[in-house]
Amino acid sequence: MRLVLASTSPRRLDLLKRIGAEPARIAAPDVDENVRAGETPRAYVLRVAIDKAHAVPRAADEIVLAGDTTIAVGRRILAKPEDEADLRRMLALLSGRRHHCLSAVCLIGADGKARTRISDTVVAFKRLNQAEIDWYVACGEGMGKAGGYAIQGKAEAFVRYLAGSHSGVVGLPVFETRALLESAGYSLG
Ligand SMILES: Cc1cn([C@H]2C[C@H](O)[C@@H](COP(=O)(O)OP(=O)(O)OP(=O)(O)O)O2)c(=O)[nH]c1=O
Repeated sequence: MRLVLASTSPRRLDLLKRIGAEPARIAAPDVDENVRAGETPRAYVLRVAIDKAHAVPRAADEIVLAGDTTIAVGRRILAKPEDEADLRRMLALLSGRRHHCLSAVCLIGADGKARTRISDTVVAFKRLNQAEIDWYVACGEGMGKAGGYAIQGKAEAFVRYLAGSHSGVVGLPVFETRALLESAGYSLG
């Protein structure tokens, strides 16, 4: 059984390798990541993960894994910042508050069926002053990341506490991913 990783994220590949899974190939999923009217954060992240897994062609002996990570502040979804002003807006919103990091995984098994798991992690940021926001924006780590921060880098020093899955926040919740791979009959090395 060959594993296909439907992701361009180097962090997803690293996390997958860490649990002993070795993708036979990697494919870039091209999907509509715009939030739809009325879509809850949970429904959104699951829908995008499922779409990513389906967006990649699959041979009969292949299984396909995809993931999607998003930040939710209440019902508001924070995607990747579009520019510096957007990044500043997100950091101001996260400052001194708790938010949820939702990380969905989808696996299409050899039977062609899509199965999903989701991890929901509560993250609390310290209150950020202007100098801290300026410093974080200048370091460049927030661009290209959901919610405008990367917990695996400097931003971890802003995190007062975290309840849930650290790997989920980075992009691939390894507990849920392992469960999906095992139930599809994929043996981890
Ligand atoms: C919150 C947070 C997000 N992120 C990253 C994980 C994801 O790569 C990214 C969210 O974007 P995603 O759309 O989930 O993934 P992606 O576009 O990077 O990759 P692909 O669709 O090809 O699989 O933000 C971190 O690296 N650290 C963090 O702390």
